[in-house]
Amino acid sequence: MSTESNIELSAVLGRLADVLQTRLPANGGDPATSYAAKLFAKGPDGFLKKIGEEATELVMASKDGQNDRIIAETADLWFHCLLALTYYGLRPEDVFAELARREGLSGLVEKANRKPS
Ligand SMILES: N=c1c2ncn([C@@H]3O[C@H](COP(=O)(O)OP(=O)(O)OP(=O)(O)O)[C@@H](O)[C@H]3O)c2ncn1[C@@H]1O[C@H](COP(=O)(O)O)[C@@H](O)[C@H]1O
Repeated sequence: MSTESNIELSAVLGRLADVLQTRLPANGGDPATSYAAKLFAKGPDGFLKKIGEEATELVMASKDGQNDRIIAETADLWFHCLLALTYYGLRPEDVFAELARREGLSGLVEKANRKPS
């Protein structure tokens, strides 16, 4: 992916996170006019249930091999994950930082280095 696409990706997610911040109950989010505020008003169970549903819908779309649905369901899943981040006081930048930390580290190597719990 080009640097320009990376910048646009983080800008879109950052703008969306800013909007979702305004939908929190503590910031006056109105469930009557906002889908995000409506979910936040239900507490974590509202958006956590949606994350499970959207993940399942993405699996089904992928199994069907329909790219337009895979894109739409991934967007729904990312959106609901952003609701969770926002609710817990986190930002997409926190996730970018974690992915950056993992850059170049094979998942196989990382798993082999894990301490037994
Ligand atoms: N990106 C999104 C976005 N993606 C998905 N959705 C909503 O997420 C829901 C997805 O649920 P489903 O597909 O299961 O549809 P549904 O069956 O109608 O949903 P449920 O009634 O079962 O919850 C739909 O209501 C979508 O409209 C989104 N709603 C809002 N946004 C962004 O969030 C911003 C704030 O939205 P509001 O809080 O509604 O103002 C908007 O300006 C957009 O930028």
